[in-house]
Amino acid sequence: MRVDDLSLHAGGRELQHGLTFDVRAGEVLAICGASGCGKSTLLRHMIGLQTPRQGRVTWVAGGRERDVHGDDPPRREIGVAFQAGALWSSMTVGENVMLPLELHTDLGEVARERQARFKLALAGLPDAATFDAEPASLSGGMRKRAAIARALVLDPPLLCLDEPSAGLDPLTSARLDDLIQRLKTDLGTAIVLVTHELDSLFAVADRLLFLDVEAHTATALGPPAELRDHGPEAVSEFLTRGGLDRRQAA
Ligand SMILES: Nc1ncnc2c1ncn2[C@@H]1O[C@H](COP(=O)(O)OP(=O)(O)OP(=O)(O)O)[C@@H](O)[C@H]1O
Repeated sequence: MRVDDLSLHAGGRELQHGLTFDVRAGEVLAICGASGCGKSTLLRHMIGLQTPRQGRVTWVAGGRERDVHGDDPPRREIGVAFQAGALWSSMTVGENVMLPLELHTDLGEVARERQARFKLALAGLPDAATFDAEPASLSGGMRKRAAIARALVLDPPLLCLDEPSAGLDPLTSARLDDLIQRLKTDLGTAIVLVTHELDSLFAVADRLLFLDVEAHTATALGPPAELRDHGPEAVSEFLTRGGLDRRQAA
């Protein structure tokens, strides 16, 4: 994915401008910055949910370029799990995970169920009973995993995760990091990860994009350890002290 000169606005004010970067095949790209700098807004622009006033987001694959906000957006190619998990409460977990297969494929019921159970197991929910459970009966960590299973069910080459470990205990959060690593190494999935968690960031991210809340633009892009040791002061301070490293605070 290529992002060119993108501006982000919310409630009539500019959050960010001049955002230019790419997401490479098979990498984990973390998006960081202070609360309110526009990380979730950027994610919504990258998946085509919000249209930019300025700039472009392009899906580049197989020698073709498609505008994410154009007539033929890459919907099947991008899996998304939002901050709150966002499972449909009127459906069972299994029905939630099978939904994209119903909407986007011709697979029959048996194949859909097999695929959904496989993705639930991959996301760390192998218990057969989980498939028929109501989302409300699951723990917060399990709901996040189910949402990731749904985001993965179409085998997208890109997965976008908005604060997957927010509100989770340290162990569950570390398990999510393992899952992200496995998706990257076993499936070759590229992952864009919005996170505040330093442990998680250093464990899984190949590169980090830092959105500065005061400069209203990205002030760093590179490997986390490199930016911590040699990046701009605000970035290195964020990566050293974090301020929002909830796992250490807990
Ligand atoms: N639809 C909207 N209308 C008005 N303001 C909005 C809207 N969406 C977001 N904002 C504002 O835009 C700013 C950026 O929001 P966003 O959720 O993208 O930030 P963030 O960096 O992801 O923050 P956090 O780390 O706290 O989740 C916030 O001040 C938010 O209140």
